[in-house]
Amino acid sequence: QVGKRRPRMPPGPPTIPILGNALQIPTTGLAKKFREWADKYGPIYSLTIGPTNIIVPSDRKAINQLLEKKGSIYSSRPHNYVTQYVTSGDHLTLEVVGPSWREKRSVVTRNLNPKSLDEKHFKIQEAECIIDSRTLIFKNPDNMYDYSRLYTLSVASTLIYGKRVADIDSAWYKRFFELMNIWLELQEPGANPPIDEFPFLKYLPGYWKKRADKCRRMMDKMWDDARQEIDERRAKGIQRDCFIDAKLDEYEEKGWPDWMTQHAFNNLWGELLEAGADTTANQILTLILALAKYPAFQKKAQAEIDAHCGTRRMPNFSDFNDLPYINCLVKEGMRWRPTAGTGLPHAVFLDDEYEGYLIPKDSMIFVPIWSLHHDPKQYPQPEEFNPDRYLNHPKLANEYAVSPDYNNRDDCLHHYGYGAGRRMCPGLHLAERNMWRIVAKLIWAFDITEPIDDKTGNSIPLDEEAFTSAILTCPLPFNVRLTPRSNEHLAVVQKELAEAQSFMSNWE
Ligand code: HEM
Repeated sequence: QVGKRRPRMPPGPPTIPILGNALQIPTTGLAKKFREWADKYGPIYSLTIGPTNIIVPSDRKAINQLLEKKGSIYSSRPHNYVTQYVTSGDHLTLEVVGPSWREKRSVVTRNLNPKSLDEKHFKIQEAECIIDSRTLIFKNPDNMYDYSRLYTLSVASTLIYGKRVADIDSAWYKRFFELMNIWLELQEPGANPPIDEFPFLKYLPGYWKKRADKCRRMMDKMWDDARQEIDERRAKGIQRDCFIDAKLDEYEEKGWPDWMTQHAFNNLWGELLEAGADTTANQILTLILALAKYPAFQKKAQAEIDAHCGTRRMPNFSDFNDLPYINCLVKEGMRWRPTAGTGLPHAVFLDDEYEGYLIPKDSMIFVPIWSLHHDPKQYPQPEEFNPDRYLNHPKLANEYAVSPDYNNRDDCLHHYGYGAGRRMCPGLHLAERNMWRIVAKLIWAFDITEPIDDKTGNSIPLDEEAFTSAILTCPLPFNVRLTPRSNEHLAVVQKELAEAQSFMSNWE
Protein backbone atom coordinates (compact mmCIF):
# COMPACT_ATOMS: atom_id res chain seq x y z
CA GLN A 1 0.00 0.00 0.00
CA VAL A 2 1.40 3.38 -1.07
CA GLY A 3 2.60 5.51 1.86
CA LYS A 4 2.84 2.55 4.25
CA ARG A 5 6.18 1.61 5.81
CA ARG A 6 7.26 -1.81 4.51
CA PRO A 7 7.59 -4.62 7.09
CA ARG A 8 11.10 -4.84 8.61
CA MET A 9 12.02 -1.28 7.67
CA PRO A 10 13.46 0.78 10.56
CA PRO A 11 10.78 2.29 12.85
CA GLY A 12 9.50 5.83 12.47
CA PRO A 13 6.51 8.12 12.90
CA PRO A 14 3.11 6.63 12.00
CA THR A 15 2.13 6.92 8.33
CA ILE A 16 -1.17 7.65 6.61
CA PRO A 17 -2.30 5.99 3.35
CA ILE A 18 -0.84 7.40 0.11
CA LEU A 19 0.93 10.38 1.72
CA GLY A 20 2.92 8.38 4.29
CA ASN A 21 4.73 10.91 6.51
CA ALA A 22 4.48 13.77 3.99
CA LEU A 23 2.39 15.95 6.29
CA GLN A 24 4.80 15.53 9.22
CA ILE A 25 7.82 16.74 7.28
CA PRO A 26 8.21 20.43 8.12
CA THR A 27 8.97 22.93 5.35
CA THR A 28 11.35 24.71 7.75
CA GLY A 29 13.34 23.27 10.63
CA LEU A 30 13.77 19.76 9.19
CA ALA A 31 17.37 19.63 10.50
CA LYS A 32 16.15 19.96 14.12
CA LYS A 33 13.18 17.67 13.54
CA PHE A 34 15.68 14.94 12.60
CA ARG A 35 17.11 15.17 16.15
CA GLU A 36 13.64 14.90 17.72
CA TRP A 37 12.88 11.80 15.68
CA ALA A 38 16.27 10.26 16.52
CA ASP A 39 15.55 10.76 20.25
CA LYS A 40 12.21 9.04 19.79
CA TYR A 41 12.91 6.27 17.27
CA GLY A 42 16.58 5.51 17.81
CA PRO A 43 19.80 5.51 15.81
CA ILE A 44 18.15 4.53 12.54
CA TYR A 45 14.59 5.36 11.54
CA SER A 46 12.53 5.65 8.41
CA LEU A 47 9.93 7.87 6.77
CA THR A 48 7.83 7.46 3.66
CA ILE A 49 6.41 9.95 1.19
CA GLY A 50 4.07 8.21 -1.24
CA PRO A 51 6.17 5.42 -2.79
CA THR A 52 9.51 6.96 -1.65
CA ASN A 53 11.31 5.37 1.30
CA ILE A 54 13.56 7.58 3.40
CA ILE A 55 16.15 6.24 5.84
CA VAL A 56 17.83 8.46 8.44
CA PRO A 57 20.92 6.87 10.03
CA SER A 58 21.38 8.99 13.14
CA ASP A 59 24.50 7.90 14.94
CA ARG A 60 28.12 7.50 13.97
CA LYS A 61 27.93 3.74 13.79
CA ALA A 62 25.02 3.70 11.33
CA ILE A 63 26.65 6.39 9.16
CA ASN A 64 29.89 4.45 9.15
CA GLN A 65 28.39 1.02 8.46
CA LEU A 66 26.17 2.23 5.65
CA LEU A 67 27.53 5.33 3.92
CA GLU A 68 31.21 4.75 4.54
CA LYS A 69 31.73 0.96 4.62
CA LYS A 70 29.18 0.28 1.90
CA GLY A 71 29.87 3.46 -0.02
CA SER A 72 29.79 1.49 -3.28
CA ILE A 73 26.00 1.11 -3.00
CA TYR A 74 25.14 4.20 -0.90
CA SER A 75 26.71 6.90 -3.06
CA SER A 76 24.09 7.71 -5.63
CA ARG A 77 21.61 10.58 -5.51
CA PRO A 78 17.82 10.37 -5.55
CA HIS A 79 16.09 11.51 -8.70
CA ASN A 80 14.72 15.04 -8.46
CA TYR A 81 12.51 16.11 -11.32
CA VAL A 82 12.81 19.86 -10.82
CA THR A 83 16.58 20.14 -10.32
CA GLN A 84 17.09 17.70 -13.19
CA TYR A 85 14.99 19.96 -15.38
CA VAL A 86 16.85 23.12 -14.34
CA THR A 87 20.32 21.66 -14.95
CA SER A 88 19.40 19.35 -17.86
CA GLY A 89 21.00 16.64 -15.71
CA ASP A 90 24.43 18.29 -15.91
CA HIS A 91 25.23 18.74 -12.25
CA LEU A 92 27.88 16.74 -10.43
CA THR A 93 26.32 17.32 -7.01
CA LEU A 94 22.95 15.94 -8.08
CA GLU A 95 24.06 13.29 -10.58
CA VAL A 96 23.61 9.56 -10.02
CA VAL A 97 26.80 7.51 -9.81
CA GLY A 98 28.22 6.74 -13.25
CA PRO A 99 31.16 7.56 -15.53
CA SER A 100 30.16 11.22 -15.87
CA TRP A 101 30.00 11.72 -12.07
CA ARG A 102 33.33 9.90 -11.61
CA GLU A 103 35.17 11.97 -14.20
CA LYS A 104 33.75 15.25 -12.92
CA ARG A 105 34.50 14.37 -9.32
CA SER A 106 38.07 13.50 -10.21
CA VAL A 107 38.45 16.83 -12.06
CA VAL A 108 37.45 18.53 -8.81
CA THR A 109 39.61 16.45 -6.48
CA ARG A 110 42.65 16.80 -8.75
CA ASN A 111 42.35 20.58 -8.62
CA LEU A 112 41.15 21.15 -5.08
CA ASN A 113 43.47 18.83 -3.19
CA PRO A 114 45.76 20.08 -0.38
CA LYS A 115 48.93 19.84 -2.48
CA SER A 116 47.52 21.87 -5.35
CA LEU A 117 46.03 24.45 -2.96
CA ASP A 118 49.09 24.79 -0.74
CA GLU A 119 51.83 24.61 -3.35
CA LYS A 120 50.37 25.98 -6.55
CA HIS A 121 47.59 28.33 -5.50
CA PHE A 122 48.79 29.45 -2.10
CA LYS A 123 49.27 33.10 -2.97
CA ILE A 124 45.85 33.68 -4.50
CA GLN A 125 44.12 32.45 -1.36
CA GLU A 126 46.32 34.48 0.98
CA ALA A 127 46.16 37.67 -1.07
CA GLU A 128 42.38 37.59 -1.54
CA CYS A 129 41.94 37.00 2.17
CA ILE A 130 44.10 40.00 3.06
CA ILE A 131 42.21 42.25 0.64
CA ASP A 132 38.83 41.10 1.78
CA SER A 133 39.50 41.23 5.51
CA ARG A 134 40.75 44.78 5.07
CA THR A 135 37.75 45.84 2.94
CA LEU A 136 35.36 44.27 5.37
CA ILE A 137 36.89 46.03 8.31
CA PHE A 138 37.78 49.49 7.05
CA LYS A 139 35.30 50.15 4.32
CA ASN A 140 32.24 48.15 5.22
CA PRO A 141 32.12 46.70 8.72
CA ASP A 142 28.31 46.83 8.48
CA ASN A 143 28.25 44.71 5.37
CA MET A 144 29.86 41.53 6.58
CA TYR A 145 27.37 39.52 4.57
CA ASP A 146 28.38 40.74 1.16
CA TYR A 147 32.08 40.89 1.94
CA SER A 148 32.23 37.36 3.32
CA ARG A 149 30.53 36.22 0.13
CA LEU A 150 32.80 38.34 -2.05
CA TYR A 151 35.84 36.69 -0.44
CA THR A 152 34.71 33.09 -0.95
CA LEU A 153 33.34 33.77 -4.44
CA SER A 154 36.46 35.58 -5.55
CA VAL A 155 38.90 32.94 -4.32
CA ALA A 156 36.91 30.20 -6.09
CA SER A 157 36.42 32.26 -9.25
CA THR A 158 40.13 33.13 -9.49
CA LEU A 159 41.15 29.50 -9.05
CA ILE A 160 38.54 28.16 -11.46
CA TYR A 161 38.26 30.84 -14.16
CA GLY A 162 41.39 32.91 -13.54
CA LYS A 163 38.94 35.77 -13.00
CA ARG A 164 38.88 37.75 -9.78
CA VAL A 165 35.63 39.25 -8.45
CA ALA A 166 36.83 42.60 -7.16
CA ASP A 167 33.66 44.25 -5.96
CA ILE A 168 30.16 43.61 -4.68
CA ASP A 169 28.91 46.08 -7.31
CA SER A 170 30.35 44.04 -10.17
CA ALA A 171 27.88 42.46 -12.59
CA TRP A 172 29.46 39.03 -11.97
CA TYR A 173 28.87 39.24 -8.21
CA LYS A 174 25.29 40.44 -8.60
CA ARG A 175 24.34 37.91 -11.24
CA PHE A 176 25.88 35.07 -9.28
CA PHE A 177 23.92 35.76 -6.11
CA GLU A 178 20.68 36.40 -8.00
CA LEU A 179 21.13 32.94 -9.47
CA MET A 180 21.98 31.44 -6.06
CA ASN A 181 18.88 32.95 -4.48
CA ILE A 182 16.49 31.41 -6.94
CA TRP A 183 18.44 28.12 -7.17
CA LEU A 184 18.46 27.61 -3.40
CA GLU A 185 14.86 28.77 -3.05
CA LEU A 186 13.63 26.11 -5.45
CA GLN A 187 15.49 23.40 -3.52
CA GLU A 188 13.76 24.16 -0.20
CA PRO A 189 11.59 21.31 1.15
CA GLY A 190 8.05 21.84 -0.10
CA ALA A 191 9.09 24.42 -2.74
CA ASN A 192 7.76 22.24 -5.57
CA PRO A 193 4.94 19.72 -5.92
CA PRO A 194 6.15 16.17 -4.98
CA ILE A 195 6.55 15.20 -8.64
CA ASP A 196 9.00 12.37 -8.00
CA GLU A 197 6.42 10.64 -5.82
CA PHE A 198 3.35 11.59 -7.88
CA PRO A 199 4.58 12.15 -11.48
CA PHE A 200 1.23 13.46 -12.81
CA LEU A 201 1.92 16.64 -10.77
CA LYS A 202 4.46 17.76 -13.35
CA TYR A 203 1.51 18.94 -15.44
CA LEU A 204 0.37 21.21 -12.63
CA PRO A 205 0.89 24.79 -13.79
CA GLY A 206 1.94 27.40 -11.28
CA TYR A 207 4.66 29.51 -9.75
CA TRP A 208 6.97 26.51 -9.20
CA LYS A 209 7.12 25.92 -12.95
CA LYS A 210 7.78 29.56 -13.80
CA ARG A 211 10.52 29.68 -11.17
CA ALA A 212 12.16 26.52 -12.52
CA ASP A 213 12.07 27.93 -16.08
CA LYS A 214 13.57 31.19 -14.92
CA CYS A 215 16.32 29.48 -12.95
CA ARG A 216 17.18 27.23 -15.88
CA ARG A 217 17.51 30.22 -18.22
CA MET A 218 19.62 32.18 -15.71
CA MET A 219 21.91 29.23 -15.01
CA ASP A 220 22.50 28.37 -18.66
CA LYS A 221 23.18 31.99 -19.56
CA MET A 222 25.49 32.58 -16.60
CA TRP A 223 27.75 29.59 -17.23
CA ASP A 224 27.65 30.00 -21.03
CA ASP A 225 28.72 33.64 -20.67
CA ALA A 226 31.53 32.65 -18.31
CA ARG A 227 32.79 30.11 -20.85
CA GLN A 228 32.53 32.60 -23.71
CA GLU A 229 34.70 35.03 -21.78
CA ILE A 230 37.34 32.34 -21.32
CA ASP A 231 37.19 31.39 -25.02
CA GLU A 232 37.62 35.04 -26.02
CA ARG A 233 40.57 35.36 -23.67
CA ARG A 234 42.18 32.25 -25.11
CA ALA A 235 41.53 33.44 -28.68
CA LYS A 236 43.68 36.46 -27.82
CA GLY A 237 46.44 34.10 -26.71
CA ILE A 238 45.96 34.80 -23.01
CA GLN A 239 46.37 31.64 -20.90
CA ARG A 240 45.91 31.82 -17.15
CA ASP A 241 47.00 29.46 -14.42
CA CYS A 242 43.47 28.28 -13.59
CA PHE A 243 41.44 25.06 -13.62
CA ILE A 244 39.34 25.72 -16.73
CA ASP A 245 42.31 26.70 -18.92
CA ALA A 246 44.20 23.58 -17.85
CA LYS A 247 41.22 21.34 -18.69
CA LEU A 248 40.59 23.03 -22.03
CA ASP A 249 44.26 22.54 -22.92
CA GLU A 250 43.98 18.86 -22.01
CA TYR A 251 40.78 18.24 -24.00
CA GLU A 252 42.05 20.20 -26.99
CA GLU A 253 45.14 18.01 -27.02
CA LYS A 254 43.60 14.59 -26.24
CA GLY A 255 40.07 15.12 -27.57
CA TRP A 256 36.82 15.61 -25.64
CA PRO A 257 35.22 12.60 -23.90
CA ASP A 258 32.04 11.63 -25.78
CA TRP A 259 29.73 12.30 -22.88
CA MET A 260 31.20 15.69 -21.95
CA THR A 261 28.92 18.09 -23.82
CA GLN A 262 29.72 21.80 -23.87
CA HIS A 263 26.75 22.32 -21.54
CA ALA A 264 28.06 19.74 -19.05
CA PHE A 265 31.53 21.29 -19.17
CA ASN A 266 30.28 24.83 -18.61
CA ASN A 267 28.00 23.75 -15.75
CA LEU A 268 30.78 21.87 -13.98
CA TRP A 269 32.84 24.98 -13.25
CA GLY A 270 29.82 27.10 -12.45
CA GLU A 271 28.55 24.52 -10.05
CA LEU A 272 31.79 24.68 -8.07
CA LEU A 273 31.10 28.34 -7.44
CA GLU A 274 27.53 27.47 -6.49
CA ALA A 275 28.73 24.84 -4.00
CA GLY A 276 31.62 26.79 -2.54
CA ALA A 277 30.72 30.46 -2.14
CA ASP A 278 27.59 30.59 0.03
CA THR A 279 28.45 27.58 2.16
CA THR A 280 31.85 28.86 3.24
CA ALA A 281 30.63 32.44 3.71
CA ASN A 282 27.83 31.19 5.99
CA GLN A 283 30.34 29.36 8.16
CA ILE A 284 32.60 32.45 8.29
CA LEU A 285 29.69 34.60 9.47
CA THR A 286 28.88 31.95 12.08
CA LEU A 287 32.47 32.14 13.33
CA ILE A 288 32.42 35.95 13.54
CA LEU A 289 29.21 35.76 15.58
CA ALA A 290 30.66 33.09 17.88
CA LEU A 291 33.93 35.01 18.39
CA ALA A 292 32.01 38.10 19.51
CA LYS A 293 29.63 36.10 21.67
CA TYR A 294 32.32 34.00 23.36
CA PRO A 295 35.28 36.40 23.90
CA ALA A 296 37.24 34.00 26.15
CA PHE A 297 37.87 31.66 23.21
CA GLN A 298 38.91 34.58 21.04
CA LYS A 299 41.46 35.67 23.69
CA LYS A 300 42.83 32.16 23.84
CA ALA A 301 43.35 32.10 20.06
CA GLN A 302 44.89 35.59 20.11
CA ALA A 303 47.38 34.57 22.79
CA GLU A 304 48.49 31.66 20.62
CA ILE A 305 48.81 33.86 17.52
CA ASP A 306 50.68 36.60 19.40
CA ALA A 307 53.19 34.12 20.79
CA HIS A 308 53.90 32.77 17.33
CA CYS A 309 53.55 35.74 14.95
CA GLY A 310 54.13 38.77 17.18
CA THR A 311 52.98 42.15 15.87
CA ARG A 312 55.11 42.34 12.76
CA ARG A 313 53.26 39.99 10.42
CA MET A 314 49.83 38.50 10.01
CA PRO A 315 49.41 34.73 10.37
CA ASN A 316 49.18 32.79 7.13
CA PHE A 317 48.23 29.22 6.39
CA SER A 318 51.80 27.93 6.60
CA ASP A 319 51.49 28.65 10.36
CA PHE A 320 48.77 25.99 10.58
CA ASN A 321 50.74 23.55 12.75
CA ASP A 322 51.77 26.27 15.17
CA LEU A 323 48.28 27.71 15.61
CA PRO A 324 46.11 24.69 16.45
CA TYR A 325 43.46 26.72 18.27
CA ILE A 326 42.31 28.42 15.05
CA ASN A 327 41.52 24.96 13.73
CA CYS A 328 39.52 24.23 16.90
CA LEU A 329 37.45 27.37 16.27
CA VAL A 330 36.80 26.39 12.65
CA LYS A 331 35.76 22.84 13.60
CA GLU A 332 33.48 23.96 16.38
CA GLY A 333 31.80 26.49 14.06
CA MET A 334 31.08 23.64 11.64
CA ARG A 335 29.73 21.45 14.43
CA TRP A 336 27.72 24.09 16.27
CA ARG A 337 25.88 25.62 13.32
CA PRO A 338 26.48 23.46 10.22
CA THR A 339 25.22 25.43 7.23
CA ALA A 340 24.00 22.29 5.44
CA GLY A 341 22.07 20.98 8.46
CA THR A 342 20.12 18.31 6.56
CA GLY A 343 23.02 17.36 4.29
CA LEU A 344 22.38 16.29 0.72
CA PRO A 345 20.45 13.04 0.40
CA HIS A 346 22.23 9.98 -0.95
CA ALA A 347 20.46 7.03 -2.61
CA VAL A 348 21.11 3.31 -2.20
CA PHE A 349 20.79 1.24 -5.35
CA LEU A 350 20.46 -2.28 -3.91
CA ASP A 351 18.33 -3.80 -1.14
CA ASP A 352 20.38 -3.87 2.07
CA GLU A 353 20.10 -4.83 5.74
CA TYR A 354 21.25 -3.05 8.88
CA GLU A 355 20.91 -4.63 12.32
CA GLY A 356 18.02 -6.76 11.11
CA TYR A 357 16.21 -3.87 9.39
CA LEU A 358 15.45 -3.79 5.70
CA ILE A 359 16.78 -0.85 3.70
CA PRO A 360 14.93 -1.06 0.42
CA LYS A 361 16.68 -0.40 -2.88
CA ASP A 362 16.30 3.21 -4.11
CA SER A 363 15.69 4.57 -0.60
CA MET A 364 16.72 8.15 -0.01
CA ILE A 365 19.40 8.22 2.72
CA PHE A 366 19.87 11.40 4.72
CA VAL A 367 23.07 12.42 6.52
CA PRO A 368 21.31 14.39 9.28
CA ILE A 369 24.27 16.67 10.00
CA TRP A 370 22.69 19.03 12.53
CA SER A 371 21.11 16.13 14.40
CA LEU A 372 24.40 14.18 14.58
CA HIS A 373 26.16 17.30 15.87
CA HIS A 374 23.58 17.92 18.58
CA ASP A 375 23.58 14.47 20.08
CA PRO A 376 24.39 15.07 23.77
CA LYS A 377 25.91 11.59 24.02
CA GLN A 378 28.62 12.62 21.58
CA TYR A 379 28.92 16.31 22.39
CA PRO A 380 28.10 17.22 26.01
CA GLN A 381 26.09 20.48 26.10
CA PRO A 382 25.80 20.46 22.31
CA GLU A 383 24.17 23.92 22.22
CA GLU A 384 27.29 25.56 23.64
CA PHE A 385 29.97 26.86 21.31
CA ASN A 386 33.08 25.32 22.85
CA PRO A 387 36.16 24.93 20.63
CA ASP A 388 38.02 23.27 23.52
CA ARG A 389 36.25 20.08 22.42
CA TYR A 390 38.82 19.83 19.66
CA LEU A 391 41.95 20.55 21.69
CA ASN A 392 43.32 17.07 21.16
CA HIS A 393 42.42 16.91 17.48
CA PRO A 394 44.83 19.14 15.67
CA LYS A 395 44.48 17.77 12.13
CA LEU A 396 42.37 19.11 9.29
CA ALA A 397 38.84 17.77 8.83
CA ASN A 398 39.68 15.52 5.88
CA GLU A 399 42.20 13.50 7.86
CA TYR A 400 39.55 12.50 10.40
CA ALA A 401 36.73 12.23 7.90
CA VAL A 402 38.47 9.43 5.98
CA SER A 403 39.41 7.47 9.11
CA PRO A 404 38.10 3.93 8.51
CA ASP A 405 37.56 3.36 12.22
CA TYR A 406 34.38 5.11 13.31
CA ASN A 407 35.27 4.56 16.97
CA ASN A 408 38.46 6.40 16.41
CA ARG A 409 36.41 8.99 14.62
CA ASP A 410 34.19 9.04 17.70
CA ASP A 411 37.16 9.66 19.93
CA CYS A 412 38.27 12.54 17.85
CA LEU A 413 34.71 13.89 17.72
CA HIS A 414 35.02 14.67 14.09
CA HIS A 415 32.05 16.54 12.66
CA TYR A 416 29.96 15.68 9.59
CA GLY A 417 29.71 19.23 8.26
CA TYR A 418 30.97 18.08 4.86
CA GLY A 419 28.70 15.03 4.63
CA ALA A 420 29.90 11.42 4.59
CA GLY A 421 31.02 8.58 2.35
CA ARG A 422 31.94 8.84 -1.30
CA ARG A 423 29.87 11.97 -1.89
CA MET A 424 31.63 13.87 0.88
CA CYS A 425 32.32 17.45 -0.10
CA PRO A 426 35.35 17.56 -2.42
CA GLY A 427 35.72 21.30 -1.73
CA LEU A 428 36.48 20.79 1.96
CA HIS A 429 40.19 21.51 1.62
CA LEU A 430 39.50 24.90 0.11
CA ALA A 431 36.71 25.62 2.60
CA GLU A 432 38.93 24.75 5.59
CA ARG A 433 41.68 27.00 4.32
CA ASN A 434 39.37 29.92 3.58
CA MET A 435 37.85 29.77 7.05
CA TRP A 436 41.16 29.31 8.82
CA ARG A 437 42.79 32.22 7.02
CA ILE A 438 40.09 34.79 7.58
CA VAL A 439 39.65 33.95 11.25
CA ALA A 440 43.40 34.00 11.93
CA LYS A 441 43.94 37.30 10.13
CA LEU A 442 40.89 39.02 11.61
CA ILE A 443 41.64 38.22 15.22
CA TRP A 444 45.34 38.89 14.82
CA ALA A 445 44.47 42.49 13.88
CA PHE A 446 41.20 43.14 15.73
CA ASP A 447 39.20 42.43 18.82
CA ILE A 448 35.76 41.31 17.70
CA THR A 449 33.12 42.16 20.31
CA GLU A 450 29.37 42.55 20.67
CA PRO A 451 28.08 45.95 19.53
CA ILE A 452 27.61 48.75 22.07
CA ASP A 453 24.37 50.59 22.70
CA ASP A 454 25.24 54.29 22.15
CA LYS A 455 22.76 55.45 24.77
CA THR A 456 23.57 53.12 27.65
CA GLY A 457 27.17 52.24 26.79
CA ASN A 458 26.31 48.58 27.45
CA SER A 459 26.97 45.83 24.96
CA ILE A 460 24.01 44.51 23.01
CA PRO A 461 23.89 40.71 23.40
CA LEU A 462 24.03 38.85 20.10
CA ASP A 463 21.35 36.21 19.60
CA GLU A 464 23.07 32.89 18.92
CA GLU A 465 19.76 31.29 17.91
CA ALA A 466 18.98 33.88 15.24
CA PHE A 467 19.71 31.86 12.11
CA THR A 468 17.81 31.53 8.84
CA SER A 469 15.91 28.31 8.37
CA ALA A 470 16.84 27.91 4.70
CA ILE A 471 18.49 24.74 3.34
CA LEU A 472 21.81 26.54 3.74
CA THR A 473 21.41 28.20 7.10
CA CYS A 474 23.34 31.31 8.13
CA PRO A 475 23.10 33.88 10.93
CA LEU A 476 20.38 36.52 10.50
CA PRO A 477 21.90 40.00 10.00
CA PHE A 478 23.96 41.09 13.01
CA ASN A 479 26.67 43.62 13.81
CA VAL A 480 29.89 43.34 15.74
CA ARG A 481 32.47 45.88 16.89
CA LEU A 482 35.95 45.58 15.42
CA THR A 483 38.63 47.36 17.45
CA PRO A 484 42.19 47.47 16.09
CA ARG A 485 44.57 45.83 18.54
CA SER A 486 47.29 48.48 18.00
CA ASN A 487 48.65 50.95 15.47
CA GLU A 488 51.43 48.52 14.75
CA HIS A 489 48.88 45.90 13.70
CA LEU A 490 47.15 48.44 11.45
CA ALA A 491 50.41 49.40 9.76
CA VAL A 492 51.10 45.73 8.96
CA VAL A 493 47.60 45.31 7.49
CA GLN A 494 48.21 48.30 5.17
CA LYS A 495 51.61 47.05 4.10
CA GLU A 496 50.45 43.50 3.35
CA LEU A 497 47.42 44.92 1.59
CA ALA A 498 49.50 46.84 -0.95
CA GLU A 499 51.41 43.67 -1.85
CA ALA A 500 48.22 41.60 -2.07
CA GLN A 501 46.49 44.13 -4.34
CA SER A 502 49.42 44.29 -6.68
CA PHE A 503 49.51 40.46 -6.91
CA MET A 504 45.75 40.08 -7.46
CA SER A 505 45.69 42.71 -10.21
CA ASN A 506 47.01 39.90 -12.47
CA TRP A 507 43.55 38.29 -12.30
CA GLU A 508 41.39 41.32 -12.97
C1 HEM B 1 32.23 25.34 4.64
C2 HEM B 1 31.97 25.14 3.35
C3 HEM B 1 31.30 23.92 2.79
C4 HEM B 1 30.39 23.08 3.36
C5 HEM B 1 29.81 23.17 4.77
C6 HEM B 1 30.06 22.07 2.37
C7 HEM B 1 29.18 21.02 2.60
C8 HEM B 1 28.89 20.03 1.67
C9 HEM B 1 28.02 18.91 1.91
C10 HEM B 1 27.29 18.62 3.22
C11 HEM B 1 27.97 18.18 0.77
C12 HEM B 1 27.16 16.89 0.55
C13 HEM B 1 28.00 15.69 0.96
C14 HEM B 1 27.25 14.38 0.93
O1 HEM B 1 26.51 14.12 -0.02
O2 HEM B 1 27.36 13.59 1.89
C15 HEM B 1 28.80 18.83 -0.21
C16 HEM B 1 28.98 18.40 -1.49
C17 HEM B 1 29.73 19.08 -2.43
N1 HEM B 1 30.50 20.20 -2.22
FE1 HEM B 1 30.72 21.20 -0.49
N2 HEM B 1 30.75 22.33 1.22
C18 HEM B 1 31.52 23.45 1.43
C19 HEM B 1 32.39 24.03 0.52
C20 HEM B 1 32.59 23.61 -0.78
C21 HEM B 1 33.53 24.19 -1.70
C22 HEM B 1 34.48 25.35 -1.38
C23 HEM B 1 33.39 23.53 -2.89
C24 HEM B 1 34.11 23.74 -4.20
C25 HEM B 1 34.68 24.85 -4.58
C26 HEM B 1 32.39 22.50 -2.69
C27 HEM B 1 31.97 21.60 -3.65
C28 HEM B 1 31.09 20.56 -3.42
C29 HEM B 1 30.68 19.61 -4.46
C30 HEM B 1 31.10 19.64 -5.92
C31 HEM B 1 29.82 18.68 -3.84
C32 HEM B 1 29.12 17.51 -4.48
C33 HEM B 1 29.95 16.24 -4.38
C34 HEM B 1 29.27 15.01 -4.96
O3 HEM B 1 28.04 14.95 -5.03
O4 HEM B 1 30.00 14.09 -5.34
N3 HEM B 1 31.92 22.58 -1.40
N4 HEM B 1 29.37 19.95 0.37
